[in-house]
Amino acid sequence: MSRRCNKAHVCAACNSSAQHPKPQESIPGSYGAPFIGALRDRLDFFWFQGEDEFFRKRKERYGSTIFRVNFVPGMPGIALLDQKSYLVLYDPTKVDKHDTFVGALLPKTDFTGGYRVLAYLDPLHPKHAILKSFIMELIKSNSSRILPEFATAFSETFNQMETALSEGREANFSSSVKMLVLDFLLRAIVHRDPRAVGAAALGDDGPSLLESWIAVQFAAIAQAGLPPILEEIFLHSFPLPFSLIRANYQRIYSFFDTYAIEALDVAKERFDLERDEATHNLIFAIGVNAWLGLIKLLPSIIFYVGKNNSHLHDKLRGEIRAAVASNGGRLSPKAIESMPLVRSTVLEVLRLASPAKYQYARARKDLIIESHDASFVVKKGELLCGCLSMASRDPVIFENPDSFIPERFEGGDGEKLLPHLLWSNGPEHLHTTSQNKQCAGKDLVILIASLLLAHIFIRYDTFELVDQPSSAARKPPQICFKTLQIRATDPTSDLNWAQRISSISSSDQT
Ligand code: HEM
Ligand SMILES: CCCCC[C@@H](/C=C/C=C\CCCCCCCC(=O)O)OO
Repeated sequence: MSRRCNKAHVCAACNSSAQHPKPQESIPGSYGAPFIGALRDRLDFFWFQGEDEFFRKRKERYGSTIFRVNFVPGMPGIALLDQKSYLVLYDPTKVDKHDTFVGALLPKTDFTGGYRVLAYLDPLHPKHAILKSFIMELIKSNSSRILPEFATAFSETFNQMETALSEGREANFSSSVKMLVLDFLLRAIVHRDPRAVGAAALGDDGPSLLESWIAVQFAAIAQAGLPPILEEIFLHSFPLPFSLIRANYQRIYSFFDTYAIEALDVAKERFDLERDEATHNLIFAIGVNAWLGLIKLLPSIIFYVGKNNSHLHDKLRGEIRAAVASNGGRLSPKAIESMPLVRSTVLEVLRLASPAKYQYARARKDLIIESHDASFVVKKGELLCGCLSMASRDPVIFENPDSFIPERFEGGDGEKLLPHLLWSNGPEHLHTTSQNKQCAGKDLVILIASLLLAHIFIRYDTFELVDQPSSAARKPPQICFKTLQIRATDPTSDLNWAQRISSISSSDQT
C-alpha cells in the first residue's frame, strides 16, 4: 500500500493535484575541483564509503534526493534517488539514451565487432527498433524451449550441488549458476550445447571467456576484489585494450557464428540484418544483458529465500506442489501462473537487489525535474543518473522499505505497487516494446526466477545456506548451500522418494 504524501506538490505516487513548487535556484551538490573532485568521489564510492553509504550520506547532507555528484569512473551527473524524479528516465521526449548504457563510460566498439550494439542506442536511432525486435523475436520463438531447457540445466547443477555436499565439499551456487545460466541460454536460444563436441565448442570455458570479455570491457566500473591500490591503478584509471581478450572474444564469436544458424537466419530473413552485426548484437544480448543479469539475480533469490527459511519455505513448498499437482503433476506454464507467492517473492528480490543498479540518460532539452518535495532546472545534455537501489526503497512509496516482505506484491495492494517496481528500466506494469528502452527479457527474467524456486521446492523440502563471512565485504557475496533436504515422501506420487533413494543405495551394495 503506498503511503500518502503530505507535501504540497504534484506527486506521481499519491496523485494529488496540488500546485507545482517553484523550481529552486540550483541543484544541491558539486563536482569538486577538476580531476580531484572526481577522484575523491570515486575513492568514496569504491573504498571509503561503499555504494549505499555514498548516496545516503549525500542525500542527508544536501537534504535532497536530487543532487550533483561524480559517478564512477569519473562522470559528473545528477543523481535521482526518489521514485518521482526517476520516472523522467523513461520519457523518451525528455531524455536521450544514446551511449548512456553505463553512463558516460563508453567502451570502444572493438569489444563488439566495431558496432555500437542495441543497449547503447536511443529509441530514435534507426537501428534500435530493428535490433530490439530481433532479440524479442528470438525470445518469443523459443518460448517452448524455456521450461525444458531450464529443467535440464537445473537438475545438472543440483546433482552437482548434492554430490559436493555428500563429499563434504563447498556447494557454491554463486559459481555453479554461471554454467547453469549459460547452458540454459545457449541451448534455448542458440540451440547448441556449449559443451557438445565440435570445432567451435566452448567446453567448460564459456563462463570464464565471458567474464574476461566483460571485466576488461567494463573495467572502469568493475569491482574485482583486488587490493585497492592495484584496482585503482590497473582497472579504474584508464580503459583496458580489447587486445587483452581478443582471443577469448574470438572463441565466443566463432561459437555463435558456427552454431547460431536459426537465430542468424531470423536476423537476415525477418529483419534484414547483416550477419556480422547480428552476431555481435546476439553475443552482447546473451552475454551481457541476459547472462550477467541472471547470474546476479538467481543467487539473490536463493539468498533472500534462504535467510528467511522455515515459514516461507513451508508456504512456497505448499503453493508450488499444489499448483503442480493440480496441473497433472507437471510444472507447466499454467502451473507457474498459479503461484502468486512465488511471483511476489521474485518481484520483492528484484526490488531489493536489482542486478542493474543504475540507469542513465541525458536531458534532451532544458527540463524541470521534481522530487517528492522540490523541483529543479536541468540543462540540455546534462547526465541524469538513477540510483535504483535508493529509488526502490523510497519511504514515500514502500512501507518498511528496507525489509524483505515476500508477500508485498501479492493481491490488490501488491498490484498497486507494480508501477513502482523499476528493475527492468521501466515500471513493472508496462511492457517492453521496440520503441522503448525497457528490458527485452523482462518477462523471461521473472519466469526463470520463478522456475528456480519451483524446481527447488519440488526437489527439496527445504535448504539452508552457509553464513556469509563479514570479512568478504567488498567482493560479491558467495551463496553456498549448507544443506539440501531431499523431498522425503510424496503421498501423491506413485513412488515414495525415501524408498527410491534407499533402493538405489542398497543396489550399490550388491
Ligand atoms: C536479472 C536479469 C536482468 C536485469 C536486471 C535486466 C535489466 C535491464 C535493464 C535495467 C535494461 C536497460 C539498460 C539501460 O538501457 O539503461 C535492460 C536492457 C536490456 N535487456 Fe535486460 N535485464 C535482465 C535480463 C535480461 C535477459 C534475460 C535478456 C534476454 C536476452 C535481456 C535483454 C535486454 C536487452 C536486449 C536490453 C536492451 C533493450 C534496449 O536497448 O531497448 N535482459 N535490461
Ligand atoms: C550488471 C547487471 C547486468 C544486467 C544486464 C542488463 C542491463 C545492464 C545495465 C548496465 C550494466 C552494464 C554492465 C556493467 C558491468 C559491470 C562489471 C562487473 O561488475 O562485473 O541488461 O539486460
